[in-house]
Amino acid sequence: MITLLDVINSVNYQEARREIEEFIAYYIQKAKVRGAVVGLSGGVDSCTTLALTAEALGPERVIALILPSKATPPQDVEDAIRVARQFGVRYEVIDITPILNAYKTTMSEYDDKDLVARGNLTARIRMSVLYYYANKRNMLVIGTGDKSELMLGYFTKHGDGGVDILPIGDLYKSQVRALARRMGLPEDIAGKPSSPRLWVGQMAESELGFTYAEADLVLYAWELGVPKSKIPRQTGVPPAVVRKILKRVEENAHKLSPPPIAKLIKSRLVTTTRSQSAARS
Ligand SMILES: Nc1ncnc2c1ncn2[C@@H]1O[C@H](COP(=O)(O)OP(=O)(O)OC[C@H]2O[C@@H]([n+]3cccc(C(=O)O)c3)[C@H](O)[C@@H]2O)[C@@H](O)[C@H]1O
Ligand SMILES: Nc1ncnc2c1ncn2[C@@H]1O[C@H](COP(=O)(O)OP(=O)(O)OP(=O)(O)O)[C@@H](O)[C@H]1O
Ligand SMILES: [Mg+2]
Repeated sequence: MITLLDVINSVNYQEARREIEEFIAYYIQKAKVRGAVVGLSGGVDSCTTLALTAEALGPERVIALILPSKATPPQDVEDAIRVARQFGVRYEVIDITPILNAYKTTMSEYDDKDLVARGNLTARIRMSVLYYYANKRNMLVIGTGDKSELMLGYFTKHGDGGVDILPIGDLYKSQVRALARRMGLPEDIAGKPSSPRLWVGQMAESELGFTYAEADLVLYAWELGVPKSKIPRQTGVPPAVVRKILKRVEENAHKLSPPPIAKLIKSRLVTTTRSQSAARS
């Protein structure tokens, strides 16, 4: 039987912190940029990522952008500011409502009732703002996606998924919470129920239709190589929920790959050595 405690205890957090910070420092140096931009929501993922980035680079090389919309609870903005201050990182609060309104008044198809389409637009506006700052200041955009969200495809393609590096992308949500606690993040943030806040009242677990505890157990068992049919008995997660989780993983795999390129094979009249090897790969 695999328990959530097994998932949490499968990582040495002191080592993970060191490894992730080395990863961040390495990619910043490799890209020859001055520092890092982090979108800071006040949720556990972005707060933990900000803390790791500040420790890796020094807080003076990091900027946190707090980008509330009408769907953002004021408490989240306060939480984000508290964490930016705790780690000594400069921050800016930019209300993105006027940007969203510009789309609303410009696009004939705009529909306030389509919550997912509007929510994804919100996430993509944030991505554009983060990249503007990254361009302007010669910095990288640091992604905040955790392993559970990435595997489930529970993010907006080219929105919060549009980033340069993913420091916590190999830690399940329950493991991110454990790391957050060890890094001294306030408990109300480390334990804050997950929400994309793309519309008022949106909560991750109710939208997904299962809990992160269930997702982490199933994904961990799957990663260990437990056959699909044995995952329910090994984890205690009902078979219908296991199927739902693994279906999401399969259906959203496209979000983690670069767009497929139509490689011309039959219609190519001149074949070069380089195009031959590209076609094989
Ligand atoms: N097989 C395929 N191959 C290549 N591309 C494919 C595809 N199927 C769909 N697509 C494309 O992908 C699009 C759908 O993907 P996408 O635009 O992401 O949209 P979608 O997956 O429908 O929605 C995003 C979901 O992530 C959640 N989210 C978003 C942002 C943050 C967080 C969070 O946890 O904070 C969560 C949000 O609540 C929502 O449930 C389609 O419109 C299509 O363009
Ligand atoms: N109001 C916001 N201001 C700045 N960035 C935001 C805001 N809302 C979302 N983001 C960015 O989008 C990312 C995805 O949101 P998501 O909700 O998955 O992460 P989180 O809030 O940090 O943690 P959790 O998933 O537990 O809610 C955030 O980590 C952050 O980088
Ligand atoms: Mg959130």
